Amino acid sequence: MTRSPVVFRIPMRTRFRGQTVREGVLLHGPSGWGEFSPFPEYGPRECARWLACAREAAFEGWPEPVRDRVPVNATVPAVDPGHAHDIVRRSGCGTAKVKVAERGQTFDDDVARVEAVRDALGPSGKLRVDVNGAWTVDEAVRRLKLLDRFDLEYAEQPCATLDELAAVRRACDVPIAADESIRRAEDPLRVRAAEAADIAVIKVQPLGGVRNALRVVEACGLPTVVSSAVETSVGLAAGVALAAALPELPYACGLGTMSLLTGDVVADSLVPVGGELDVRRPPVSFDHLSAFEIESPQWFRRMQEASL
Ligand SMILES: O=C(O)CCC(=O)c1ccccc1C(=O)O
Ligand SMILES: [Mg+2]
Repeated sequence: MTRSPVVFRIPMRTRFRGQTVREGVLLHGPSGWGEFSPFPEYGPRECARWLACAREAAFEGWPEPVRDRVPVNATVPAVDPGHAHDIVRRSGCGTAKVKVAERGQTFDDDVARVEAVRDALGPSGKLRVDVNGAWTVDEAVRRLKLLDRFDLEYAEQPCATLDELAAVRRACDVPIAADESIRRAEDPLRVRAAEAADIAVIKVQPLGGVRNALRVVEACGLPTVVSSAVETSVGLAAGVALAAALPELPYACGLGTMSLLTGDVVADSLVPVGGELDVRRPPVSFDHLSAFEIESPQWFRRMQEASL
């Protein structure tokens, strides 16, 4: 039996990417549940790819996995150093990704947060930063050199444009990962041509599902970090399926984001144990979902506009 789509609204534990709640639609089909949860500012053209991901999950299913566990990083929002330390310790992960360059904060705040996270990880842990494109080339080169005293694994999207990323990459030793620069199928080829990055951050919803994302990874020819868009365990399962299907997975993935939400729509959430997620697809639990279900004609309209 196929169930009707359900709209959910889940408060976040701390503000992330300017958001305080995550909303979306859960779609059911013969293959299971899929999640359609584009961010509020995205228009129909972008949303079409997010919807393709949910439809693939519900109606097609995913390629066979080649591994049964996926290593993940702890994701540290732009919180104070003590809180950042706690998040990393509680996560059990040996890799952490720290948000820096938050609006309204200073570079000293970033340094203090990164220092606290290095302390929490110990010297053998891996520490990456995510700038979300906020720095100029000069700022990025100078600040990454300063932050590298805490031994950075890589810096995610230090600047907004490909040319800027390429300039930073030429001028400093910290490896560069492209995230916002990879949102459409043709983007990886541009990243590669510009020699703008060492690593590709790949998200299944914006790239139109697991199979499409696999093609993007192949075209890109760069080592890949699969990350979430802060999804419920239904959405995370698609990212896990991609990470599980990749021939090589040399870096921990950004799929340990369940702890950023205050609840989930499954009973047995995709949360890391010992820094790893099991490759599985937890079923929606109506007991859990009911706490977050909302009535929302707007979401159905959004889904319809994305299918035109
Ligand atoms: O990569 C992670 O650790 C978690 C995912 C993440 O950071 C993220 C989640 C939603 C929107 C943007 C981003 C981002 O990488 O900038
Ligand atoms: Mg990022």
